[in-house]
Amino acid sequence: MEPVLKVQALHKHFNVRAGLFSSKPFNALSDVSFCLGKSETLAIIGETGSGKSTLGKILAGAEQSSSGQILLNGQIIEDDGGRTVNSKDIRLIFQDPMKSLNPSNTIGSILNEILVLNTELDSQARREKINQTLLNVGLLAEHRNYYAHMFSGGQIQRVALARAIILDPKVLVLDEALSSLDPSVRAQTVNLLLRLQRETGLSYVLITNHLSLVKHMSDSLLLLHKGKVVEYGGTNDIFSNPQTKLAERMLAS
Ligand SMILES: Nc1ncnc2c1ncn2[C@@H]1O[C@H](COP(=O)(O)OP(=O)(O)OP(=O)(O)O)[C@@H](O)[C@H]1O
Repeated sequence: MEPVLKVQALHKHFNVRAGLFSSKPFNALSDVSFCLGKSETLAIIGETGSGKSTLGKILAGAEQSSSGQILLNGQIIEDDGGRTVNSKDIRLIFQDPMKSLNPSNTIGSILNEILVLNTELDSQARREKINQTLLNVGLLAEHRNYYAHMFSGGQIQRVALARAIILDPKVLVLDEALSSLDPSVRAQTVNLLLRLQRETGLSYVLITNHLSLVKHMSDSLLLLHKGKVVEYGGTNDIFSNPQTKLAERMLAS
């Protein structure tokens, strides 16, 4: 079956300052390739600075690659350093969603604006879509009238999830999105994500070094080191038979 997401030979370099008047390229990602199927989860792990967030941002279109391709359901959406299709089908959720929610707007108006900008739905249909999305993430329709500061940490992550799924994307990139939650709230959020995946066929790219989450949620695992893929395969296979010393060390920690 065609993968939902296919990444081929992705490269990213940043120009970093090398002297007073000169810069040199720094390779943040080199030759990164992987596939992700419908309803599957790929975990991306790696030491700090290995390129995980850069990869997540490129997938979601928040950063451009330098070369390589990204295909979504067989269609090229990023080619050789440029986004060819402005797809809403890959959405990104960060660790601290509060930062990206406008504090002076209610959650309802934030969600409504996304629908106004991206769909043809009339106001009644938008209202229903917002209510349904809030219910899908375990919130109440009344929460549409709340401001971001009125939610708890776990609830605000659900708001971020509602915002990410309201346009029915195919892939969610979760960049350390569960890391700051306390264990019981994290467990509830994981169950919510797994339920959504079962019900909607969503695929997840889970960026985390939280090994119990990796084991519990992911089907496949990709280990980045200095921007390069050093292990890629089934999660259980890599945990039981790591091929590199780095994977051995990281997965034992
Ligand atoms: N805009 C930028 N300009 C220059 N270098 C950058 C930029 N963004 C990231 N980098 C560099 O690219 C490398 C990869 O960064 P990235 O944030 O993707 O790593 P990471 O694996 O997500 O790290 P962490 O786990 O600490 O979040 C780092 O060396 C970082 O300093």
